[in-house]
Amino acid sequence: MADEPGKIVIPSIVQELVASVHEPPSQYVVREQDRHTMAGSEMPEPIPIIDLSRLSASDNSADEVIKLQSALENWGLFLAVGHGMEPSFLGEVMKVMREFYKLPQEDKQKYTNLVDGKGFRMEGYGNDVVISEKQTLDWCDRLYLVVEPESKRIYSMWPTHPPSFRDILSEYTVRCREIANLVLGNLAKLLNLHEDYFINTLNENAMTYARFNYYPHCPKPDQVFGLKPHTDATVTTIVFIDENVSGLQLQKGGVWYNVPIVPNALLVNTGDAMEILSNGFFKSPVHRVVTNAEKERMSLVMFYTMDPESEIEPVPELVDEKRPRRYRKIKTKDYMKELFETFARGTLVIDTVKI
Ligand SMILES: O=C(O)CCC(=O)C(=O)O
Ligand SMILES: [Fe+2]
Repeated sequence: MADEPGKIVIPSIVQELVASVHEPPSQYVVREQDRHTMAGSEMPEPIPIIDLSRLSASDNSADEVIKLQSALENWGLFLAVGHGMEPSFLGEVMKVMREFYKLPQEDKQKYTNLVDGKGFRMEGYGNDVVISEKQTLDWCDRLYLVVEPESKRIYSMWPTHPPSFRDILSEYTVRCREIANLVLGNLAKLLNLHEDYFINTLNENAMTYARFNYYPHCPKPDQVFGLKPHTDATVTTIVFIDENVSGLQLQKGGVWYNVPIVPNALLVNTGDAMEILSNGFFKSPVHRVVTNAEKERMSLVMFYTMDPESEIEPVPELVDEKRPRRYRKIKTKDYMKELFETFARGTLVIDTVKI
């Protein structure tokens, strides 16, 4: 249950906190029983690397499609190379992200996600939604922006410094959309659906969010999460990860694995909406981020979500007597609302729609 309105204390910006404390405050400290796995295990097999240029070739290479299928069935994610973005462009993207977080606090606060210093809105800079005093907080500051559809962008929330921020993010949005469409086309084909099936679920009202994550170094990385375990609510997600510091972990069969860094590769995962649409053929992987005692870390995440007014439910062609419907129908905007509340509580939103 959420606390009474008005009782929530807005947490500090972690970047500020880390400059003034030697120990993480108790609200950040994970319960003892959840700490033992924090170290993460090495993956038993290399994480699948898919060459997207081989998927896009007209004679699209069966090998690469089979690799894609097995990556998603086994892990729910893969590393994408051959995505067409030059290392120099990715370097620019990382640079604008770093420059934003280097701005003085008062400049970053111009984009705050707090309304009147009290309530939270989704877009903007700050913490994730806090609904309860008892909630475990994450060692992460973030800037959240709507990037698609273009008509829904609120440019007043887009940093003006560095000056190239807007152009770089716009360009990155276009490039990621090409990747998302390519992946979604291939996923539809794997399920014997029309190639455009999933692409069309992302219609002109579908929302794409960019989330710039900043995880400052943390004095007690064995006690604090950068981001607590969760799944993404998306149809698909594309993550651009700092190549200097690892931290992303993936859960499989009850074990937490470290996702290795492959420079200039992008991480692509399926999300809850894809799990539901595909009636469970594709799973939405549970993942989390751990912190580092010495180094800060950054990531840029593109979340592809459906039109807020549309219903998410299993594709009729993927439901039959042998494979009955596994998820109930839910409106996208209700699912998103539920996501923020379950995330704050530390539970999984997908469990609320399983039949
Ligand atoms: O920082 C990362 O590597 C992943 C972040 C993430 O999972 C998220 O923002 O949903
Ligand atoms: Fe995530």
